[in-house]
Amino acid sequence: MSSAPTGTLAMNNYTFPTERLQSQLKDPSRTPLVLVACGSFSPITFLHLRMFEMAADYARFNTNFEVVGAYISAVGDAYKKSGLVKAEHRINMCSLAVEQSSWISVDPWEALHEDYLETAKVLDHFEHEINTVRGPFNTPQGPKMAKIALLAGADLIQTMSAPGVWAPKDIDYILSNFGAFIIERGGTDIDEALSTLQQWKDNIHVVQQLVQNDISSTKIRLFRKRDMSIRYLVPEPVVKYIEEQGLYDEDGASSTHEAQNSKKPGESAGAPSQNM
Ligand SMILES: Nc1ncnc2c1ncn2[C@@H]1O[C@H](COP(=O)(O)OP(=O)(O)OP(=O)(O)O)[C@@H](O)[C@H]1O
Ligand SMILES: NC(=O)c1ccc[n+]([C@@H]2O[C@H](COP(=O)(O)O)[C@@H](O)[C@H]2O)c1
Repeated sequence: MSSAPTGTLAMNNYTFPTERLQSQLKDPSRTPLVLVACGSFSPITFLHLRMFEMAADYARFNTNFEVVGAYISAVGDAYKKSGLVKAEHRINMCSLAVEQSSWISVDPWEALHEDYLETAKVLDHFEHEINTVRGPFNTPQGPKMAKIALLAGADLIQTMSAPGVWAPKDIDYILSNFGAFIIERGGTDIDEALSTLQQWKDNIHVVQQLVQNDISSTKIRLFRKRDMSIRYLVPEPVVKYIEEQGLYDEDGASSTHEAQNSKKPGESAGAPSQNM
């Protein structure tokens, strides 16, 4: 039986997910904050999930924001990046990954578009759904609009200094109107990444990784290609989904191993078998 979430992904049956959005502020003196992580998620890893927890802790201890919800927005199929499996699979994997979370949602809106959508437009969509359609958060001091912020790794913010990747007007729009929570990432010099973004520094929050973790989707794809275990690097239901759908496994080698050695999905082919 497939572990894929049921339901067809299509714009005509799309509704913005609000079930995991907190209805009220716990501390009305704070400003509501919604974190939006944009990326490929091919596949989603434990590090992607940790990013939300790290940013929430950072916001609680270092800012006057209260996180009232968070979203994963995966790029659509028009984003031509190597290793990208179909948006439907990536959305299914993200949905399986957040099953145990009470506050992280997956919004398929961006991925449902045939054309590539710039991140500025994606953030506008969240702003509209949360602050216009849903409306402000009521507090004894009056209604408060939620702050929508981009949650990203240091490598993504670094691309903002690379010529030709982002339109300068989009950088200004995103960093002036939304802002960003940036998770440090090994291999990226954060000071260098931020050096050209100083005019928006008050709107950029840098979150330290206290436990260095450098899981990447690239490594997961590579492990799959080499028929190596990906277990405990991505959530178990995602491991199962990848196995069942034969994703990132060009020659189907690991599914064959699984059948021959009675391994559980995602386990190393070198691990001992129960029936041996
Ligand atoms: N190890 C990591 N540390 C900090 N941020 C990360 C890490 N892995 C991913 N991110 C961030 O997660 C977001 C979505 O990432 P993305 O889907 O591109 O994952 P990735 O692992 O970098 O992918 P790929 O390996 O395919 O390039 C991006 O903002 C990226 O910077
Ligand atoms: N011009 C833009 O809006 C722009 C440019 C580069 C990357 N991005 C976004 O950054 C994210 C990058 O993801 P990857 O690291 O997986 O390539 C994606 O969500 C992508 O849409 C946006």
